[in-house]
Amino acid sequence: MAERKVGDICGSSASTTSDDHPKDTLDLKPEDGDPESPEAQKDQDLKSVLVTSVLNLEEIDVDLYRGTHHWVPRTQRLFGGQIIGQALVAAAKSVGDNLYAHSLHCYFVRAGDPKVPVLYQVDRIRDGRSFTVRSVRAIQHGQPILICQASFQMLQPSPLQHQFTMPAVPPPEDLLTAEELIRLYLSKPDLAEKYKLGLNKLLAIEVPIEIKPVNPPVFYKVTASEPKNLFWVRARGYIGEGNMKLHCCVAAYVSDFALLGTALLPYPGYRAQFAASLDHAMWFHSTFRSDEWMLYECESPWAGGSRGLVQGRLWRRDGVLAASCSQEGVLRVKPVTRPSKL
Ligand SMILES: CC(C)(COP(=O)(O)OP(=O)(O)OC[C@H]1O[C@@H](n2cnc3c(N)ncnc32)[C@H](O)[C@@H]1OP(=O)(O)O)[C@@H](O)C(=O)NCCC(=O)NCCSC(=O)CCCC(=O)O
Repeated sequence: MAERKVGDICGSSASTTSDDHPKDTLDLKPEDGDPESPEAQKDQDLKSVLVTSVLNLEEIDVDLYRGTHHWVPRTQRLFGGQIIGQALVAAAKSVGDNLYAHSLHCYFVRAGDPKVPVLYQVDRIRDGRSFTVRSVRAIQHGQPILICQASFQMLQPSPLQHQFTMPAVPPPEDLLTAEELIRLYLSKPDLAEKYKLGLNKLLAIEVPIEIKPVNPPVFYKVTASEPKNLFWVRARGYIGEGNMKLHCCVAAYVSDFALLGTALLPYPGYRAQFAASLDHAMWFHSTFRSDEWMLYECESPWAGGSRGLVQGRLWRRDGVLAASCSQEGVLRVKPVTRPSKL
């Protein structure tokens, strides 16, 4: 597969280019300073696998792309965030550089099979004056596993601007990563052997996302809590400035991580026997860098009927709301014989 620059991943195959779109458009621009400097080169060498692999779709034909897998959950069904992120990449390919992803809505209709790639068939529903809509079917074995609609808008400033206030939490520098927390727990002399195995398996997983739980006992369900969870999150590796559509695709990938589990937090006496996202909706509010720490505020306002509704808000460190998402998932649980000692 020809090496594609980051800019090509969401670069548009549409002809529209406009000279008057604002500076921070989708064109890649080198980082400030000397792009050949050792630091810039080191960063480039550490480019996120989300960019070099997961979201780097192969073009099969016009509006037809193929995606491969990097990390698959232990359920051995494809991670929902991967399919959403790849679907948004496919949708963005035929959208002009002057248009920004502002929302997506999707249903997961079949489990993804990690043994075969995913095809993304894009339907160009409408190119309006301000809004452009694409429909994407993610296909495996000739059947859709995901149906997704994505909408893109020209930049249209407005005097109507408001947002909630970002929660007050410790900065990521004051918190430990998930890996550091697991190593800390593994260092406990009285840790039972059976927990060591599970924790070492967790450490071995190559998740392309870095996480810093704000409240680890809540994050790991050691204590019962209200269905709310806060953690800092960012893509592992370097992505850089420029292509906002790409950062939206990475944020879509990130947004499905640990989100559904929020609905389980009040029930430490139960564990999921079968849990899977049914749908996922996402709205993008401002520019952001998905390879920089963002606060993920997750909450579950409702659960019942073997389903849970969960909502997330991704905050930039400066308090600007970057993106919001909502998801319903099927949650079939069974009692835990012993509470998790995590
Ligand atoms: C949601 C379903 C499964 C619905 O399909 P369906 O044919 O109606 O299937 P189903 O009857 O619901 O069965 C599904 C499964 O649930 C089991 N089941 C059924 N009833 C019960 C019960 N009472 N107690 C316990 N288990 C029950 C069935 O045996 C099925 O299990 P099986 O697939 O046979 O192992 C389907 O549409 C589907 O698979 N959609 C794709 C879901 C998906 O893959 N989402 C993305 C991946 S999940 C994710 O990435 C989020 C991460 C979650 C996390 O945070 O960890």
